[in-house]
Amino acid sequence: MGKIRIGIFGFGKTGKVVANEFLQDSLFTLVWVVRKGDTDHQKYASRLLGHEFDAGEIFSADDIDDSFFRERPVDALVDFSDSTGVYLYAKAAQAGIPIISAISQYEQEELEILKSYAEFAPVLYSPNITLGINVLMVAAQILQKIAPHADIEIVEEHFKGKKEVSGTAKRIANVLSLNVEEHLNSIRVGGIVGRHEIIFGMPNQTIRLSHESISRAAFGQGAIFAVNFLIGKSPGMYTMETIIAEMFRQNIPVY
Ligand SMILES: NC(=O)c1ccc[n+]([C@@H]2O[C@H](COP(=O)([O-])OP(=O)(O)OC[C@H]3O[C@@H](n4cnc5c(N)ncnc54)[C@H](O)[C@@H]3O)[C@@H](O)[C@H]2O)c1
Ligand SMILES: O=C(O)C1=N[C@H](C(=O)O)CCC1
Repeated sequence: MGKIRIGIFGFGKTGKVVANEFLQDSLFTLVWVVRKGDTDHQKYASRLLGHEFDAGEIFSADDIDDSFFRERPVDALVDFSDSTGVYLYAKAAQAGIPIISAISQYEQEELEILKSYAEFAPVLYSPNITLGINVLMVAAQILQKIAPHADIEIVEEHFKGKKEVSGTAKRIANVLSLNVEEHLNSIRVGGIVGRHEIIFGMPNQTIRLSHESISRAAFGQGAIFAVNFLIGKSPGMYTMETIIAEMFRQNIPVY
């Protein structure tokens, strides 16, 4: 079997590291990267990231026309741009290309557009694509059922420049039926890549579930996991959480 061809939207803090993870994995070939402006137009992401081969030709969002995806075929498209990236790959979705969106925050309208693509292609949406955070999210829901009277607080910590509240923390609040205004605590300091903690407080004991991404490479590894899962799947919406929940189900007989 040939290599899995990848296209990436976004070449910022995270997109660069994600591109590098795909470039380093022999199962994949990075075909192109789309970024917003025309910086480094038609240079190669591989060269910019220090490799000595040509891969991942860089295009601008303005280069996307009706023939872009036909002329530069890929087996999966990975989005680490921003919430507006979703408008650019309708043609790819209609052609059935699997889509992985890692955008942390969408407006409802953009989320509806992403969901509409699931009619034609398998679409995996994950505001936090690390394996670890999805394990934590499933474990927290199980723990809440075991200890339904525990007080629960969510703490999220990110780099100083992150303006919005963590989409992951909002998702955790949502699955645990917690009010975001009351139970979500945000900290912005220095260069923290991303840390989430769920604290279960009981009268005589405290349980803390925590996850920290210590390098953005964790997002690239999550994206690779997601691509491997999604290729060959039927059109529809998928999430990392449901994949992990299924793994919990299969691995419960540990005793
Ligand atoms: N799901 C996850 O696990 C995860 C992890 C990290 C970051 N993120 C999300 O990924 C996104 C990018 O994060 P970042 O830290 O790299 O941000 P960033 O601001 O450093 O980079 C954003 C990149 O996207 C490009 N871009 C913006 N709009 C675009 C468009 N319409 N088309 C093509 N490219 C466009 C910009 O040119 C830039 O290269 C954010 O939404 C962030 O929250 C998600
Ligand atoms: O902006 C980021 O970088 C991240 N954002 C996330 C969020 O908002 O939940 C998670 C991953 C990193």
